[in-house]
Amino acid sequence: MTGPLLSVRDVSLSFKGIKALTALSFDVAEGEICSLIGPNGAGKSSLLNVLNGVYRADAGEIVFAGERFDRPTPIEAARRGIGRTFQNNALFKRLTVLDNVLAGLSRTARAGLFDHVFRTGRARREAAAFRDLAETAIAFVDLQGHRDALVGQLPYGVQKRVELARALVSEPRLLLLDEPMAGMNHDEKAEIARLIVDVNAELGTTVVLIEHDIGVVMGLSDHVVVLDYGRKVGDGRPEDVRENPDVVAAYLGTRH
Ligand SMILES: Nc1ncnc2c1ncn2[C@@H]1O[C@H](COP(=O)(O)OP(=O)(O)OP(=O)(O)O)[C@@H](O)[C@H]1O
Repeated sequence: MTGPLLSVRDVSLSFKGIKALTALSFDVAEGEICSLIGPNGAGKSSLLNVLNGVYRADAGEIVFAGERFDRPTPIEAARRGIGRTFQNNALFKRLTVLDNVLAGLSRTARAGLFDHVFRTGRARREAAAFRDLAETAIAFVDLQGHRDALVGQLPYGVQKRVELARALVSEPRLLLLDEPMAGMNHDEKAEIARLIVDVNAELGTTVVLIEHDIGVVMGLSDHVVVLDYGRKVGDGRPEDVRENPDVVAAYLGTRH
């Protein structure tokens, strides 16, 4: 494939008159770690929600892996290879780690209700393949020791790793992470940052993440896109973006 893996072109989104995104355009190259930064309410989560089909943009287009992708549903986005974690983790607290990770495959399942009720060969083969994928994802985030634990009984930092495994299990080509380090202490953040680098380097997954900790962003990212009031105010390498006066203004609050 030539060209970027993801192209966001002139995307706008509003909620009853509130402009969450205004004519936003940027590209993400295959294999990079791209961070979205900006003050609260800048439109970062809204953008992720557009990219994986939770929200529908009012205008503009999205091109993913060379195909236009303007009004996807979340299921279609997952099938095309876009995985996602959420700001407030959406895990099933009363299920085990393994079952939560398996839930990440429900959108890619091909065997239907008939296959499962009658335990057809197709259903059995799919269940075995899914189990292998789940075990691999659990091992990748180093959670084998917690495989059968109930998620609600695990510390928050471990739950965030479960969420990452659930997003990874479908082997996404693009992984969208909404504040994967929110609420973590320094050591927990460093651990998640290392995992994100491993996912990117070892699995070749392109990553777009939202993060508020500028130190983490600068150390982790190949590319940074800065939003402010739904508009792009910076786009480039971390060291370039840091010097950009509009970015400094957005962060120091001189325009707020
Ligand atoms: N479902 C919604 N209904 C109404 N307004 C919304 C909705 N989602 C987002 N908004 C508004 O859109 C704007 C952008 O919000 P968004 O959550 O995307 O920002 P953000 O950059 O992710 O913020 P934060 O860093 O606080 O998570 C805000 O003004 C917000 O209030």
